[in-house]
Amino acid sequence: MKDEVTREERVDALGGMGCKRKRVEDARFTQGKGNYVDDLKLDGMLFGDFVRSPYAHARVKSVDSSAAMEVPGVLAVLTAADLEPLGLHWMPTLAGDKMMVLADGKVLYQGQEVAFVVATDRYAAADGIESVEVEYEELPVLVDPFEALQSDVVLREDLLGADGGTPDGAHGPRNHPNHIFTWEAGDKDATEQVIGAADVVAEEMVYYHRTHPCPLETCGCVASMDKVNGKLTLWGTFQAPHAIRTVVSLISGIEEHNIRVISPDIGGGFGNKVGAYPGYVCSVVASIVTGKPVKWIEDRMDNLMTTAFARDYWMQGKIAATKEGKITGLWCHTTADHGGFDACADPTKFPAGFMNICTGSYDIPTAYLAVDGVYTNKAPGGVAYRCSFRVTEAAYFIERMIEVLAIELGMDAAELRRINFIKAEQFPYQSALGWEYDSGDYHTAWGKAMAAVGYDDLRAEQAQRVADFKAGKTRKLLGIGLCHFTEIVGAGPVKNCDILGLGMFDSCEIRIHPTGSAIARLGTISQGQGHATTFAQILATEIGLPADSITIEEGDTDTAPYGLGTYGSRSTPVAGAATAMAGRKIRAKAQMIAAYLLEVHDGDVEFDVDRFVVKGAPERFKTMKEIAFASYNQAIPGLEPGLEAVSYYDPPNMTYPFGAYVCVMEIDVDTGEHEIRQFYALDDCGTRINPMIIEGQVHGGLTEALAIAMGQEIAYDEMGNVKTATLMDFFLPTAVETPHYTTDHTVTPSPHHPIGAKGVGESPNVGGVPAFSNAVHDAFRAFGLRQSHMPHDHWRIWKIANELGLHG
Ligand code: PCD
Ligand SMILES: [Cu+]
Repeated sequence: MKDEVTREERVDALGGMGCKRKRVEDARFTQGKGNYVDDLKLDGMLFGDFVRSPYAHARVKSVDSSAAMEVPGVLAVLTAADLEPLGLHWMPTLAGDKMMVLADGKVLYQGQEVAFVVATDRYAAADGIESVEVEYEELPVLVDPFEALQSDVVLREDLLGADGGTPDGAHGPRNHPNHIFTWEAGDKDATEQVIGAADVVAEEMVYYHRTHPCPLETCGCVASMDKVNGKLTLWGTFQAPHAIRTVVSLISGIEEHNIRVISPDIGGGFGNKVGAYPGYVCSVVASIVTGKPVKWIEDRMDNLMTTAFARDYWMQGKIAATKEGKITGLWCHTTADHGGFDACADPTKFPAGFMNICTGSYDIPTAYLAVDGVYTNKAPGGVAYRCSFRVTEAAYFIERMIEVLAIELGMDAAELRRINFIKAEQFPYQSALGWEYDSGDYHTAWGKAMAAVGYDDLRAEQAQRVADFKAGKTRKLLGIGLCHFTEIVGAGPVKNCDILGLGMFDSCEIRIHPTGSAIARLGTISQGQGHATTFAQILATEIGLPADSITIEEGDTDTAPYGLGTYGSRSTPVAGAATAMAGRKIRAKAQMIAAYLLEVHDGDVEFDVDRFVVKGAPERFKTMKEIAFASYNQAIPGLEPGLEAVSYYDPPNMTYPFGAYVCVMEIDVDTGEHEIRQFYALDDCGTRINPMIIEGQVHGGLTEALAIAMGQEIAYDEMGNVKTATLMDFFLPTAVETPHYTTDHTVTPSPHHPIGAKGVGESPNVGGVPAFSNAVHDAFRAFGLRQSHMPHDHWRIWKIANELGLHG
């Protein structure tokens, strides 16, 4: 038996950063031991459910609940009239608008909440819903945002001025009753001048359709008002539990210390669970009214029809370049369809999110962006859905514009990208639309991707395929979908990012126990990302205790430090940084304890993996475990007992992960079917905490990108009926449709993040959608296709082929 383990073995024993540590949460998830909100069963718990509007736009003339109250098991029916005296019939949205909790005189979208039926169980509630009689008077429906801006049908009468005019909204002047805001970035005049004088200009309308995050677990909550102690406990599927507590306190008047919000295990969030829904408010009121805990859990149709959608951006673009292909200017006007209420989840100062990252990975000297938000008769929302704050929209826009410009120039699209990339030596890079990119090395990533897929050979094969097709030898085309994206994640610096006035910092609090194990609590909340695994790895490396002896806890506002939650891939950039910083505070105190125990000066010991060693005398050391114990059992002059630290971290900048993706797709011209032959994804998220979790994140994000690009859509008919409200119609890929992904990486650390890490969870969706869509477009490039709208389902692909005259 050897008496000394090697340094390498000590590093391995920690399970710290960079290792493929197995996900500690999976033991319970794979054995049915997860604890989701619907698993919660409390004594006397009631169930609440909604009467929903069948119409997309109608006046609500009356709501009669008398028959419903006769239904066995039904205990209460709440309407707007009941909530009005409490001031709870409307609630603020995260975007500075307000929305109805229950229909107040009218409804603005199909499925809107009209009344809340509270009963002994879900079945009785359903019977009660059937018996509520609502009298509607149908109104003209607006589903097209361009038409909405012309129409004299007023959707939001509550926002009309006394004179019938349109007073300013939360984001400035409005020029039409159905107009929400205009948001601009960049230099309009300079951009128009550049475009006017350019050798080549490509112009296109790029539409990113309406879709929905559709997490496996729908939204829900349990509200329990303890009237004796005046305490309200709210369990729910919240991606931002602290923010929810503050909002509930502000709108209900219950003091914040009397509210406890708990996010238990969450079955996927993807942006869907960031905002506040009428179900939360109604459950709280119902619990106060009945004195019983009240549960509300959506079914799949409720979730798809009424909770936060994503995208629905019409992006009109112009891109200018020299004959040689050097891009000189970019112009974009976006019409953003927000539905009946502006309930987007974006930082307050960014009503169109970070859409102004739409210059992408390219060094574009002049640019201009304007976004018009519009009300229509569709569900509210506008959440990220795996793309922090409109970044997928921006990336899709620029990556389509590049392809269209390549067609205009008669150039290879990979080469066009390469000659326009921001160069490694230009970082930190100031973009024309206002961002400072922290770090990047696009040429290296791109070169690696091109080599890995054998780009030149692919193009040669494609040319041969086109020749064969024209010669009648094949009916299949080959598409090579390229994408180089730049993400912007980690909102964000408090100076420019807040939600409802709450600065977007995040936090971590660590307690080391006497035996050298620990608990760390964070302001974020995992919904499947594996935070319990990865945050322990950051700490293991920072404080030298094994990851296996560190518990990570999130989601309980009574115990966790305040934080803004998990979305926008902000946990690693913000809470991950707080974790490292709190760890360093622990280490600083541990150093003083070690020095005392070793009877040397503080400066004479140094940290080494899991211990402090006397400099130059490696045999004299104290392990972190010994130090932890000493902090509790020795009186150390000048130091408080115990070993704890907390950090609230306000990042100096966001982080800018990036990636190079290539999708090789075979397309059957006669059936419109596609087959993904190869998908190569290179991601650079700076320092990698857990390569296995990153790979899982990339697989998941790419599969959601496949879904969106190739079939997923929230579609409406002209009456405002949702045509895709079930999983029969709303495409969710299974193992059958999901291709094999090849993942790869480069590492360009963030210069301002304490451990150099950037976010990654959203990247594969941001970069994946353009890669899939570009592959479809590229397959038909030789036959004259410029632009066609997603989702590229079989029927739409067949139609492209048909319109190009390829069916003979
Ligand atoms: N460098 C690095 C980065 C990262 N990482 C890892 O990875 C993950 C992720 O991260 P991030 O990126 O930071 O993120 P977060 O914040 O955490 O999360 C969030 C995201 O996440 C994603 N992913 C996921 N997964 C799952 N499973 N589930 C879910 O739900 C989800 N979601 C999605 C989304 S959509 Mo939004 O909300 O739309 O805004 S945003 C989002 C974690 O675990 C971490 O730790 C690592 O490792 N490294
Ligand atoms: Cu987004």
